[in-house]
Amino acid sequence: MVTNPLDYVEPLGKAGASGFTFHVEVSKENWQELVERIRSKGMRPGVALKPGTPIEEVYPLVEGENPVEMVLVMTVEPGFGGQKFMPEMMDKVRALRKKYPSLDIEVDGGLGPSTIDMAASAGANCIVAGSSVFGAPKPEQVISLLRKSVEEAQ
Ligand SMILES: O=C(CO)[C@H](O)[C@H](O)COP(=O)(O)O
Repeated sequence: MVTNPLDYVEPLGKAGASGFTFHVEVSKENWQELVERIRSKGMRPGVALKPGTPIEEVYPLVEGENPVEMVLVMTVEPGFGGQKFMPEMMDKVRALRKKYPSLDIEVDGGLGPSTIDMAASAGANCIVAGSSVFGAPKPEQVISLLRKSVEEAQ
């Protein structure tokens, strides 16, 4: 999470990023400008929200004239890997999936073989996984398992 996402649009675009996700908590005043700038650099805009932020705060960004294309529901407090998945965040995922059937919904934090089914069945279709993949003896097996769970839940 950064507090000044606008400053990173140009450098990330230049570096070849295909997507740019900013936090709603720091973008209440300028999200329209951010989304425009992100698109103008050829990137896909997304919005993230912290565990304590109500899901309703992202609705205007999904329903706006120039909307974000992905919502990232943080399932840990942003900051570092290896934290415990917060299952109560699945209410947010379910609410989003019900309201926006074709939206990309990402989850980040504590995702792995023991938590993926909760996230996938709630409606998440983009998964960020750190420790469970990089700490596995065979990372490719964990990736396949995560992918299978999401595909089967679609
Ligand atoms: O930066 C992060 C959170 O801010 C990590 O990307 C995230 O937590 C994924 O790591 P892990 O799968 O180990 O939870």
